Amino acid sequence: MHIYLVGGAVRDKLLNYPSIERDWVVVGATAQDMLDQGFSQVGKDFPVFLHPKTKEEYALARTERKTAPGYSGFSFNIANDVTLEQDLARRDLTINAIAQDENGNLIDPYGGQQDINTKTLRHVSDAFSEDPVRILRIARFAARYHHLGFRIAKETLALMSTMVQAGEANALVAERVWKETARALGERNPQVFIEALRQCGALERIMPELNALFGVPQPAEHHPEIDTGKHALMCLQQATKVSDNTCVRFATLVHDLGKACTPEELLPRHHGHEKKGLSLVKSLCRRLSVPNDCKKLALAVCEFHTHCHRATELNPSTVNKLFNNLGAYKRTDFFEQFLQCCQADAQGRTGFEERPYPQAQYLKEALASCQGVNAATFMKQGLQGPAIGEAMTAARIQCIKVFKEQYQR
Ligand SMILES: Nc1ccn([C@@H]2O[C@H](COP(=O)(O)OP(=O)(O)OP(=O)(O)O)[C@@H](O)[C@H]2O)c(=O)n1
Ligand SMILES: [Mg+2]
Repeated sequence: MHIYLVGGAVRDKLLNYPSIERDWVVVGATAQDMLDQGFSQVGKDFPVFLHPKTKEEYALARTERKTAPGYSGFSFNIANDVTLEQDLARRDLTINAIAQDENGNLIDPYGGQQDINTKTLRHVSDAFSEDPVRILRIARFAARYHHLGFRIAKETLALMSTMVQAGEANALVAERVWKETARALGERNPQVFIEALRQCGALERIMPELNALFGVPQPAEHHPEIDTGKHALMCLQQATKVSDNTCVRFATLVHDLGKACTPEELLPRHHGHEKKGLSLVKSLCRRLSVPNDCKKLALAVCEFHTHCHRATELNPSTVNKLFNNLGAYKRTDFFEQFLQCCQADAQGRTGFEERPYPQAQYLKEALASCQGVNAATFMKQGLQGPAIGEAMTAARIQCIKVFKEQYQR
């Protein structure tokens, strides 16, 4: 039995990039050999085992054969005569198909090191198309290593497009799409993930609402970049500067979905796009099984981002309503995430990237000015039931009014 380190750990070491986990491949062993050595099997039919102590993944060398279209039909050849070269051949990218033996020697039959040197994300063989998740993975790697100069090889992008045309992107399971998307959103250049998916046609299948924004114009005066899809990507890029949070990045990306619904005769203006976007955000979130916290933030940013941009012009009762809609009187974390998304939106425009966004500070201070208002005061005065709420609303509006007058002076 021979054991080799493979995948991300080898790749990231060569890239001098931090890597969290280690994956191993075992050549010349059977499942029984692994169990005898104290490993535990991950799934009943899956030839992957966990090390008794480190709990790292050890996979038997295998070749994969697709038995049905889409994502479900796999069978494995895990006979103990599968060679290391055969196992590496069925992997996704050449840079992921380098093995390292116990002495530190690299086994690299498919030119992985050369592709690391030329910063190329290239598929190993035709076996690539056996797994549609790889479309997402390659887009994610493109986002992850973009700052190092990595690009997807032309022939790999072409293969991804062919897979999409063959219906493979439709077969992706929602949870997997979201998992890969969430990971990609956490990278330094998440907009590259979306761009790559768009280039191969997968975006149209998995996020049609977002794909529809490309080619939709906005007024050049506020949006020198004009194209709404481009704006969405620029916003996402800005979001990485204001927050690491997945939900902030996701909500920023989808805040303008409503702009795809604007009737042609109204273009490039998008009156009412905020409310129109809500059903699109909902359908996107439903299809991808987006977790509730991200969906909630996305809906709030979609509906209220324009309010936030116009914060200093809003009358005090509208500001109070906005705070209520955002639950800001109860908890400020959601409110602050909302402000971060709005800032990323405002700065996600050509020439506006460095422009300050005083609206966020304005709203934070307006909220703080209401801090002294509490139910106990009014209860002590003898108010009961709905009268308490009404008195609090009036008091808060008054506080915001005073704050606004001071601000304007
Ligand atoms: N759909 C997939 C998933 C994984 N792999 C192979 O299995 C290895 C380990 O997979 P995984 O741990 O998911 O990814 P890593 O490349 O190790 O990247 P990360 O750093 O994110 O773990 C990959 O390098 C690749 O060789 C593959 O070919 N196709
Ligand atoms: Mg790994």
